[in-house]
Parts: sequence; C-alpha cells; structure tokens
Amino acid sequence: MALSQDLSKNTKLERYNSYLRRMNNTKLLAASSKLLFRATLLVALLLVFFFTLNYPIGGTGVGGGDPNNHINNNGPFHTTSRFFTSGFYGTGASWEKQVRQSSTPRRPNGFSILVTGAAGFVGSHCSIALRKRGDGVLGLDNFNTYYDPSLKRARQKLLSRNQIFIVEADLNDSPMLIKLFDIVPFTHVLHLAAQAGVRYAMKNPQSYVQSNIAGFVNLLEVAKNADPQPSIVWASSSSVYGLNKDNPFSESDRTDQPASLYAATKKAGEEIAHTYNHIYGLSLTGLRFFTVYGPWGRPDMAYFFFTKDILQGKPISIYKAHGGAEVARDFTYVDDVVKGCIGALDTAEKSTGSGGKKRAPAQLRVYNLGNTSPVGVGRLVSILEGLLNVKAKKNVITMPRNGDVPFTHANVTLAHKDFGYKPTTDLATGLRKFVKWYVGYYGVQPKVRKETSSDAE
Ligand SMILES: O=C(O)[C@H]1O[C@H](OP(=O)(O)OP(=O)(O)OC[C@H]2O[C@@H](n3ccc(=O)[nH]c3=O)[C@H](O)[C@@H]2O)[C@H](O)[C@@H](O)[C@H]1O
Repeated sequence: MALSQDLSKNTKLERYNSYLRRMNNTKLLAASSKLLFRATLLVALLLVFFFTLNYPIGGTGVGGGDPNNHINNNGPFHTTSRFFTSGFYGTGASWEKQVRQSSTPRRPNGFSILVTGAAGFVGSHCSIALRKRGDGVLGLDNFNTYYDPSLKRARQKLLSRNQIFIVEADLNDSPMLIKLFDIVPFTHVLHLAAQAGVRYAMKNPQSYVQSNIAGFVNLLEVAKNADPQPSIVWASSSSVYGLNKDNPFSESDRTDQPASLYAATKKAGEEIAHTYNHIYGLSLTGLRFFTVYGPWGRPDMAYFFFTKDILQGKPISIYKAHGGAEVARDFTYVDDVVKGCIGALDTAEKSTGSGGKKRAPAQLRVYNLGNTSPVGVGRLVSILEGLLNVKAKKNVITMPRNGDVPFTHANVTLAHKDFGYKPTTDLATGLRKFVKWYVGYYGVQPKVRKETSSDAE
C-alpha cells in the first residue's frame, strides 16, 4: 500500500514535473517564435533599406560590367523590381501633378508624348525639341549605369529647366506604365530606351534581351490596352543590315543576317512591331538610326572615347576590315536625327484599336535615318586631331570579331519622300559642335576651346 502510495506520489510528481517542463517548453517556444519574428522583421527592414540606398532609381544595379573604362563598371541590370519603383517612388499627389503638367501640350492640337530613354542621348535632344514647339513631354528613364549616370543626371537637369519631368522607372515595370497611361491619354510614344552598343552585347547579352525585347514587349502590351492607343515611333538601328552587301542600305534590303546580338534584338523589335500592329492595330514606325553623334553624346561610342583618350595622351585603336579595307560609318548628327524623329511623329497615323481590340488596319513603317555619306574611322580621328589640336597615338588593328560591321551607308529616299528628312550636317561640322560641348562640359584646356570658339552654337 505504502509502496503503491509512494508510486502514485512519484507518478504524480513526475506528471507534475513533466507538465512544468511542457509549460516551460511552450513558453520557450513562444518566446523564441517572437524573437524569430522580430529578427526576420529586422532583417527584412534592413534589406529594404539596403536596396533602397543602392538601387534608388529605376532598378539600376548589379550586372556584367565592362573592363573598358568608357562603360561604367557596375554595368546595367534592367529588370527593375516593381516593388522598388511603384512602391517607393512617385505615386503621391505632387508626383501626379508633375506627370500631368509635363505631358500637357502648350499649343493647339499639340501632342502628349511619352519619351522613353529621355535621359539618354537622342531622348534628351528630342524631348527638348518637342517641348520647345509646344508638345507635352513626359520622360521615362531607368538611369542605368551602362555609362556614367552623372551624364544622364546632367541631361535630366537640362530637361527639368525645360519643364520636362522624367519618371524614374524601367520599361519592365508594368504597374508604373499602366499608371502613367491611366493618368495621361498619351497621343504618342517616342520609344528610345534601349540597351545600346554593338560590342558590349558579348559581355552582357541578357541586358539586351531585358531592354530591347522584354521591355519593348512590355511597353507594347500596356500601349495596346490603353484607350486611346498611342501612335508609337521607336528606335531601331542601322545594325539590322548586318552583313548586307548592297550599298547604300535601303529599307527593302535583307536584314536577316545580324552580326551582333544588339542587331538581332533590334531586328526582333521590328518583327514584334509587326505583330502588335497586325493583332492590335497599333500604329508603329521604326527608325533605323545610323551611328548618331553630337553634344551630350554617349561615352561608349568611338568618337566620344577617342576624344577623351586623345586628350589624355592614351593610345586609340582604329579598326580595319578583315580584307584590310578601312572601316567606315554613315555618322549622323543628332540634330538631323531629331528632325527625322519629329517628322515621323508628325506623319504617324492614329492607332486603330482600343482597349486591346483592333478596329481597322493600322500604319506600319520603317525608315533609315542616316547621313548618306560614309566616312572612314581614320578620317574621323584626323578631324578630332585638328579640333583638339593634339596628335592621336594610333594603333591600326584588324577589327576584332565582336559584332562590328565593316561599313554602313544609308539611303534616305523614303524618309525624305514621306516627311522631308534631309540631313544637313557633315562630320567635320558636327564634330566641331561635339568638341565644343565636350570641352565646356568637362572643363578641358583652353587650347581646345580656342580651336572651337568660332562655332556659333
Ligand atoms: O548605327 C547603329 O545602329 C549603331 O551605331 C553605333 O554603333 P557603331 O556604328 O559601331 O558606333 P561606334 O561604336 O561609335 O563605332 C564607330 C566606328 O568606330 C570603329 N571603332 C570602334 C571602337 C574602336 O576602338 N575602334 C574603332 O575603330 C567601329 O568599328 C565603327 O566603325 C551605336 O553605338 C549603336 O548603339 C548603334 O546605334
């Protein structure tokens, strides 16, 4: 009995102890869950804080990068998280006011134009020209770091002085694009945002797919659903002619032999444009730009980094074609291209669909915008030497197999016939204007300034 009583006491005691242990465990578990929850919250907040600091604008950030110092080493990364753009940036009342003001025309029957890549080279020039004639212009740019973003920021300031607001977002940010089309009934889109550069495509192929294909499709998806649907004018490239042997290049020449991934993505853009025109009635005009140069240009382009390297006494490489012939380009001055873009916008017919439904056949066009007079790279360098008053250290080398083509030459008859496109700036004149801008912008030596001071610009 005593034993059984003892046993029963012990059993109770054990049960009681086990109960206490369970209670403690439960408390411990609850306490550790709380701790875990708080720690997770803290880590999440820290991550948001970190990303907000590092990628504050339209999703620029990590990427392939390029050892070439003309291209920013951070490289572009075009997939913008929707969270970062739509969630944190520009959705308040004052932001909407800026969007509306910027896109409101100031002339009777003026356009309301969304310019993508507005902080870029051609985009900034076109935006200002359109604004000056009274159109409403809203910019869109992701300010990626493919080349020095401070140059894009400087262009942004210039646009801001012209009452043009740039929304900082990526083409792949659908919620942001939809929001913009909800706020503004855009009559036109001038789509110039792209991953540019022929040679860089071997270093960071994905960035071309992200911008030039995925981004373009995203824009078209939003545009086709918009009501009204805008007319779209967009930048294709002379590079679509690839290994085409006909000279000069006409729009009807073959474009099925791209020599670089850049060219292939631009060619893909032309086919994609056909599809959206065919199914949804979007009015689409592709412009094949031929090596555009000028003030506020792109530091990754040869004329720009040759100038920099010549001034710094660094050697430059001048490419010759594989048979030994000189490499040549139909260098086209930016003001001529701007006139071409505006001519294309002015003659663009309205899209025929609405809310994603086609009502009738719509306009589909493609035009060359070149200078019609190719110049060898050697000649380009001699002009720069004259303007800079510095002898270049030249290495003539066979063109590396990096996507370059040996020559380009535009036939612009079609653009001339349809909207009076007529380039008027030869390379020497255009480069003088570029050098004048360059020495002013970068504060270069007075010797160069003197050489270019006769220019009235
Ligand atoms: O028309 C286009 O569609 C493209 O034009 C531009 O490409 P490209 O015509 O290749 O211009 P760019 O790089 O300035 O080279 C100029 C010349 O210098 C030669 N070149 C180049 C580098 C070098 O080190 N040495 C050299 O001789 C080179 O072989 C070439 O002959 C845009 O970058 C591109 O985004 C796209 O818009």
